[in-house]
Amino acid sequence: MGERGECRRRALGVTPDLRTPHSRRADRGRGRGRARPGGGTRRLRTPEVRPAALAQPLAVKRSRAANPPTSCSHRVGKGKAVRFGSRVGKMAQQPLLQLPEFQHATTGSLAVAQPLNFWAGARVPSRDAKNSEPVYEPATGRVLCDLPACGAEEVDQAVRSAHAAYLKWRGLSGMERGRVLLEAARIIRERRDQIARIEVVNNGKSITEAEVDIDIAWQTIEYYAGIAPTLSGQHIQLPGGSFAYTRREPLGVCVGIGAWNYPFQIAAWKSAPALACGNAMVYKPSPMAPVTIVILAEIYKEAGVPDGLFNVVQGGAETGSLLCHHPMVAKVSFTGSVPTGKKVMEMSAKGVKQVTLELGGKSPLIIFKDCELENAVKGALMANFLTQGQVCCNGTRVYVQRDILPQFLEEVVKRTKAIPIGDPLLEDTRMGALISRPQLDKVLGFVKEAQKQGARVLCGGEPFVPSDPKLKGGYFMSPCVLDNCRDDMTCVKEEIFGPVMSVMPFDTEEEVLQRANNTTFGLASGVFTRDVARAHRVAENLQAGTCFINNYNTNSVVVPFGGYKMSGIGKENGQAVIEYYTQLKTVVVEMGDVQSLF
Ligand SMILES: NC(=O)C1=CN([C@@H]2O[C@H](COP(=O)(O)OP(=O)(O)OC[C@H]3O[C@@H](n4cnc5c(N)ncnc54)[C@H](O)[C@@H]3O)[C@@H](O)[C@H]2O)C=CC1
Repeated sequence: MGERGECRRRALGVTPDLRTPHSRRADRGRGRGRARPGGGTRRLRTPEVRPAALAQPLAVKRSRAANPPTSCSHRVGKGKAVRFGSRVGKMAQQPLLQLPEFQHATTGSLAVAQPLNFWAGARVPSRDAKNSEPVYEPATGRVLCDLPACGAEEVDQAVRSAHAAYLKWRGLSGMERGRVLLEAARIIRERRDQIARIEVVNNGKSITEAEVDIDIAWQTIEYYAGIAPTLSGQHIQLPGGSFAYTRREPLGVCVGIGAWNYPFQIAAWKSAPALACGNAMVYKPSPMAPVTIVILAEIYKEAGVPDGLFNVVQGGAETGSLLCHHPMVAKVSFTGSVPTGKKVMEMSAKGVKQVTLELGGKSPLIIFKDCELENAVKGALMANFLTQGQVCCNGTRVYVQRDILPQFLEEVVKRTKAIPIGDPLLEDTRMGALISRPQLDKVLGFVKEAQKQGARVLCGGEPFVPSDPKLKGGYFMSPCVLDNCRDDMTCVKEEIFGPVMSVMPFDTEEEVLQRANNTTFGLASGVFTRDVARAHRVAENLQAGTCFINNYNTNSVVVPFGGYKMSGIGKENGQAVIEYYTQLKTVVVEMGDVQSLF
């Protein structure tokens, strides 16, 4: 892997320091069950007191069809519907990754015929194929499958199966839960290449990035497997020898609702801490990227979670809303746009459910003239062009101190023009396709609007048609750098969610801080400078949940991530997330006699 690939890998969290001795051991096939996750003091239950479903958590269990599949339809080409019934019925419960079409997924070849819902430990075909939407392959524009949405009855079944599993799972020690999660992490690591290929076909991002996403997914699960045995409360002394203690308890059935830009990774970010804390989860992916989540469900099952502990319901707004309203759901963790996040919060409030909201952003990246310019340029590219610019925490408002603006622009434009765009499954590709035709049109519309408002396009911002004929219908565009931008322009104020960098000059620290904070968003921020005091002063004064100093998008599973202001509520990753998937019970113990006032 070249310097840029290595840089991207580091920036995305797969750094040598993250590949701890434990994970390196595991890579050599010796990691299984060997981790000594930090300092748990609970005693292991003896096998005979374990719930039956978990008697052999590490064994590969044979799938059972809880609901024998009936039939549904899918398309193999634009508009061509094909019925399938008994053949798929037989295949339906074979893990997806074992099916030949999934083993050899290439651009333009995959047709998804299998049910993508999963609850009670099995894939479940949809009842109502009428209410379905096409799912596209972004690199070709082909229809991958038709996705029926789950209705009220299906959502109810999934939630009830989650609740039944939760009652078993919460009784396990953290050590036991951690052991099952470690096995899930091992399986993902083993099948990483295949999962990444399917992610690329469904999402359009480059294989290099998708591989990192899957690595981050198993690292997340491994990390929370280690944290599970450390969950503990506090002992508080009271007068007269009395005392109180606190217990950190799970919430129950948690709902995860995900966006389409990091389908597998977002599901891991939500499910790993939820399950580690003793909860069950019903997960609804975005209907635009529904395929790989069911693979995660199959892997959890294979690792030994009780049937129903991790479930997948497919669908869009209506299915999501059914989940938010379901009375047996204790918490909703949502990743998506601000407008939908507000609705999720409103719906959850009716049942006084906890929410975590990971929403959009329009993050500032501030580059001072005393920076290491080469690093600042690389940082700006990493801040803008990962996943075709469809990243919530991207630093899309790039403020460059006036003195170095010309050199910065020259270098950033040169490198942006050199980004290889094309078939996302090719190793050399660094920019794949945007998620959908409407998203591509929306992003191109932002560029046009920016030009109308006075911005200058220094490069890109055009539809891109790769030479490979099979990619002609794909949703590609050339990455764009905009100069001459002002804070009041639409491209600077609104989240574009595409490969468009807006660059603006600034003069003083005070001025740039005021401008950087002048937004309703507050997800992330970045600063490049060699002045250590300035770096920390700027970090302190930026109103954002994360500030990167002298790099950008170096998110890691061990570091909390979440937004300020309208970019969200709560955190994902790191130890902080434990607060969001548990509740604290206080137990007060009287050691003397009751002193009654009555
Ligand atoms: N802060 C973060 O961690 C991240 C934030 N995002 C944000 O997500 C957005 C892009 O993702 P999209 O999928 O287009 O967002 P979206 O808000 O349209 O959809 C997100 C999810 O919510 C579901 N949904 C839609 N309406 C719903 C409703 N009424 N009730 C319940 N669920 C509903 C969708 O089906 C999807 O699964 C961007 O704004 C981006 O910034 C994306 C990734 C990470």
